[in-house]
Amino acid sequence: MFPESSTDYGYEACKATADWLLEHAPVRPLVGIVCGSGLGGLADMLKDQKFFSYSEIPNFPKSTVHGHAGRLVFGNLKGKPCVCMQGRFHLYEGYSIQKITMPIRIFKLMGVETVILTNAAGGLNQDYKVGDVMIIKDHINMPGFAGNNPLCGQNDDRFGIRFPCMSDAYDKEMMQLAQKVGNELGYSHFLKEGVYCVLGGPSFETIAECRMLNRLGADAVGMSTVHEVIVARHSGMRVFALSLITNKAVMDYSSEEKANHEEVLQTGEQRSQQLVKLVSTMVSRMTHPNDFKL
Ligand SMILES: O=P(O)(O)O[C@H]1O[C@H](CO)[C@@H](O)[C@H]1O
Ligand SMILES: Nc1nc2[nH]cnc2c(=O)[nH]1
Repeated sequence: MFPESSTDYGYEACKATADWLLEHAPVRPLVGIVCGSGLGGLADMLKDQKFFSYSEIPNFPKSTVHGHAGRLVFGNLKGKPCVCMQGRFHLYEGYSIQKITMPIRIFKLMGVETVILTNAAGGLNQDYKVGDVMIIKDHINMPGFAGNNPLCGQNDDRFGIRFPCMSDAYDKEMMQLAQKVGNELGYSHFLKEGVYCVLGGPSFETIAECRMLNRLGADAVGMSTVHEVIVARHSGMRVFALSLITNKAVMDYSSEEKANHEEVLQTGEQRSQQLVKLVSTMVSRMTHPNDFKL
């Protein structure tokens, strides 16, 4: 839970991987995108692609989850150099929390300034429908309550400070931009804004757990993203995150519904094109990290 500094995922390992990638990649990325379950199609929006299987990248973990292809894709999106993780790592795959967030530090060392994270999540908010897209405005870090935070262990000042602020984790201008672009594209009816809660997984939640999380203020629940957000903010990157509501969390003892990964992947496929449009339009409007064409 509280690791000693490890050479497996520390600064030198991240730097070696970043240098290796920059040597082989066609672009030096400014934007880093992480694809959630069933959302790997987002990587297809990159032009002039070059991809690397995770298995060929030094020090990189391997993807083990269906719906996460396990490729790092480089390319241009509306003229902006990007890198896209087609598949992420989760705590329940058995990696340490430092290992699963290592790619975010590699993003930073490659020059990424803005991270766009996506995930599939269960809808706890009773007003949410399957297929809704939730702009994440805040999070609840359940593993963090139990001491499992990616920043546990010795702090490396080359990445960031010991006690980073998280009340400003999700960039407000990016959220505004998402709302504006969503309106223009006619997506307002399925675009929401809410709080994402991360759990360790891999089992889905019980009815009592869903009810509890909802009362605690969570609108959606999943098993990822928050650890990546913490690491990205620690090293000063701008963060924007989206949850696709792939299923409704079961909150009622009379319900026959059962959460399952197949439904998660299916919903991802159905909304994929609209998410591509939303994210690519947003990226095209990001003129500079702190300078938007709203
Ligand atoms: O968060 P992403 O990677 O989108 O995946 C979500 O979907 C899987 C469950 O179906 C879990 O891994 C959950 O976290
Ligand atoms: N924990 C959790 N993760 C998900 N990912 C997609 N749907 C769900 C869900 O209902 N619960």
